[in-house]
Amino acid sequence: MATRVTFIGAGNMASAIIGGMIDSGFSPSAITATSPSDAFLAPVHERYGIHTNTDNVAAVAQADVVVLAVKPQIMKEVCEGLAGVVQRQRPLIISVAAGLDAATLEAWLGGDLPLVRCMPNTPALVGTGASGLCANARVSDEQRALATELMEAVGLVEWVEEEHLLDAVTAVSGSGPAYFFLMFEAMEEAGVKLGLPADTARRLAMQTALGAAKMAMASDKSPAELKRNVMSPGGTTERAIEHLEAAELRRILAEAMDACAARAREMAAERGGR
Ligand SMILES: NC(=O)C1=CN([C@@H]2O[C@H](COP(=O)(O)OP(=O)(O)OC[C@H]3O[C@@H](n4cnc5c(N)ncnc54)[C@H](O)[C@@H]3O)[C@@H](O)[C@H]2O)C=CC1
Ligand SMILES: O=C(O)[C@@H]1CCC=N1
Repeated sequence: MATRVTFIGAGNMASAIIGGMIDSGFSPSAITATSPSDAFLAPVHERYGIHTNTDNVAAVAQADVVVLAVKPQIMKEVCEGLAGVVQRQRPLIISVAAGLDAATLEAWLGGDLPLVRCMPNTPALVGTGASGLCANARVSDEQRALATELMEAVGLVEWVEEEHLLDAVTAVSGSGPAYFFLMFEAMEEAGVKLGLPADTARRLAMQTALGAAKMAMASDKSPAELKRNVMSPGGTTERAIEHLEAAELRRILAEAMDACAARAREMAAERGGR
């Protein structure tokens, strides 16, 4: 029988994963999503043909995998409401919530459960996400493979063996899309100062980022070597890169990512973990 997957929450992240799963061949009839209000459920039901339910407990009663996809602020209440049914059913739990550690979630759910923590990112919405995953000791190899399959439906999956490394994943890819969006804003503004129409500068900046990422992924050369290939000696790129290095872009990025990881640790502490 097909693996039955229940999503607690039917918002952005749940919809992205559900859409990816269906595109990669999962049967909609094996997927259920929940939300307290039918208004949230109607769009996912209509779009994907999955089951929906306003009752979390009923939706989990037959599940092999439960994906926790509600906001971190309401996770405690949601998990405590599910503790009875998950202790009976013992599904694999996958949490995509930021800043909530595995032990805290497991305790809210009554303890002793296989649990995978996942840090996704919003490009999952367009099937090009990047997720970091970490399993607790109770997750079997089969369950690991299942978690990989689900998250690969919306992009790249990287496992880390120590949970604190998910803070580093947050700093690289969880929050990372925002760094590139900032670059797009800045490149557009600078392009306009150089005389380009804003939408032209924006399109050129975005296509350049897409091209650079595709090229780097397809190449066996390092980013440093690819960068050197663009920099003709005495040319234009060399001048721009000299400016970025002199302004210590590398140090600025390292400090920003340190601050990001530190905030992830603080959030976990605020919410009852670590
Ligand atoms: N790394 C990242 O960039 C991202 C991480 N996340 C994580 O994913 C999780 C979900 O975020 P979004 O999808 O953006 O939120 P969202 O607000 O779009 O969706 C939350 C869903 O939960 C439902 N909900 C509310 N109370 C509920 C309850 N008691 N029982 C069941 N469902 C309930 C809402 O109706 C809604 O469908 C969060 O924990 C967030 O930390 C989400 C987006 C990006
Ligand atoms: O900014 C945040 O807290 C969440 C976690 C990673 C991306 N968004």
